Parts: sequence; C-alpha cells; structure tokens
Amino acid sequence: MGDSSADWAGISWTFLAEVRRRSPLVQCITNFVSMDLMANTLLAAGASPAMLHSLQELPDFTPNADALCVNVGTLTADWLPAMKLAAELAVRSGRPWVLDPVAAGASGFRLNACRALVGLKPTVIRGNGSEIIALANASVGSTKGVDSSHDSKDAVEAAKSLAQASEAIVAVSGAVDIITDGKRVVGASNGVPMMQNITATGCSVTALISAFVAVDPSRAFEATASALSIFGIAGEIGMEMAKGPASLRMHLIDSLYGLDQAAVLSFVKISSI
Ligand SMILES: Nc1ncnc2c1ncn2[C@@H]1O[C@H](COP(=O)(O)OP(=O)(O)OP(=O)(O)O)[C@@H](O)[C@H]1O
Ligand SMILES: Cc1ncsc1CCO
Ligand SMILES: [Mg+2]
Repeated sequence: MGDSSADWAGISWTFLAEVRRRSPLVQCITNFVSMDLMANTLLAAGASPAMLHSLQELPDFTPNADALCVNVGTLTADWLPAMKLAAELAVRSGRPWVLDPVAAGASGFRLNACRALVGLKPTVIRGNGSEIIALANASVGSTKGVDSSHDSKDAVEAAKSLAQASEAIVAVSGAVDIITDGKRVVGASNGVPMMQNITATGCSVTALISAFVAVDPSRAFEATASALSIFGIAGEIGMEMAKGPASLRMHLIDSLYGLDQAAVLSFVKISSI
C-alpha cells in the first residue's frame, strides 16, 4: 500500500525546485523520434540534457552525468553495447539510471535486449501497460507497436512482480500512472488524453523521471511519482491553450517551464492504490 499520509504535493514541488536549482546533467541514449521533445522537456524543467551514445566516449562521459536515461525505441544491434556499457558505468559510479522499454513485446530481439538491460539494475523502469506486461511475463505479442493495448490499471500486478524481481521502481503510464516498489503502489492521475496523440510524451516523461531521481536517488519512488504528476499538470495547463496535438506539444513545454508552486500544490493528484 502507498502512504496515504504523504504530502505528495509538497514532495513534488520540492523535486521540481531542486531540479531547477541544481540543473542535473542527464545523459540520454534514446530513439531518433524522441530526441528533440525529450531534450526540450528536460530543459523546460531546468535540467541539462545530453544525447550522447557513442561507445567510445562513454567511459569519459557517463560517470560524470547525474543520471542516465536509456530508451530502446529505435533499437538496432549496434546500439545495444553502448546502452549496456552506459548502464554499467552509471551503476559503477553510483549514479541512478532509468530504462524505457519501448515496445518491449514487439519482437524477441527487443524483449531479450530489454531483459538484459533490466539485469543491469536500473533504478526505475517506466513503460506503458503493454510494455510492462510484456517485460514482466517475458512474452512477445501483446502490444500495438510503441502504443499500449492495455489500460495501466491492467498492469498493476505485472508492475509489482517486475519491481520485486528487478529491485527497480516500476512505473506504468496511462490515464492513471501507476508507481510501485513491489510493495507500495500509488496512482498519479494528472494529465490529459491528448498527450497520447503526441509522439514521445512517454519517452519524455521517462527523461523527466531521470532528472528527478538525479537530485535525490535515495527517494526514487517519490521522484518517479512526482515527475509523472508534474508532467501531467503541464499537460493539463497546456491543454487550456491548445487546439490539437501540435499546439499541445508547444504549450506543454511552456507550461512545464512556467509551473509555479501554487499550481503544483493545488493540482498534484497522487494517492495510494
Ligand atoms: N488517458 C490519459 N489521460 C491522461 N493522461 C494520459 C493518458 N494516457 C497517457 N497519459 C499521459 O501521457 C504521457 C505518455 O504516456 P503514454 O502511456 O502514452 O506513454 P507511451 O505509450 O510510452 O508514449 P510514447 O511511446 O509515445 O513515448 C504520460 O505522462 C501519461 O501520464
Ligand atoms: C513512434 C516511435 N517508433 C519507435 S520509437 C517511437 C517514439 C515513441 O515511442
Ligand atoms: Mg513509450
């Protein structure tokens, strides 16, 4: 069970304020689709993104990053060694790293790659319902490419068992974002449905989780729930000005950049499940 007495609004604001104050360096090894939105999301939140993935420069760079985000969206065999080495370097340097197992159930190649990455001790795993179910059950098939064919609430048990097996915090995005450490489960119900019509919003919230975890790795559960809620609030405020997905993309980034304490304290919706 989650902690129903937690001051989630205060916790979420503290994480955002710390990211703005410390501007953590977040290394992203991510897909070609998401690079722009992910980097701009991190900048709007006050973090410092770097999209570096060359195997040759990881030993110099990764140990100095405050967090690492690995996303397998446009995976090919030649990218996998860099993802694995970066994860190993992050762990060896005591830095948190976050895995986004995009379309984990789309093919055996992708599922095996994601399972190998899970074995390298991510701090947090964030996926949609179908991705978390595919990873937890080690099964290929039950997915619609990078989109989910499951409600996030269908993935609660899969998320708990994946969290227990991997010792990572597991988050499932959707209408209600589910966050679990294998025992506690909380739901974050901020956000608007049109966020699903913008490609790479999921990838970008995974990067935001990385920035939040960077400023307090010992509270990865709280950081993950807070990042999902804050990103959802930016979507809610952005939606008031948006005419469709393209303008929501712009207004979401502007709203994240401009979020103030009063809005965060009144809009955060995180509770025990
Ligand atoms: N029905 C919904 N209502 C409100 N917010 C939603 C809804 N569905 C998704 N979201 C929000 O949209 C963001 C992206 O979540 P989604 O589950 O679509 O990720 P994803 O499938 O991994 O996306 P992508 O692969 O395009 O990056 C999250 O912040 C999530 O909370
Ligand atoms: C559309 C798409 N295809 C591979 S990765 C990606 C971005 C959303 O996950
Ligand atoms: Mg995704």
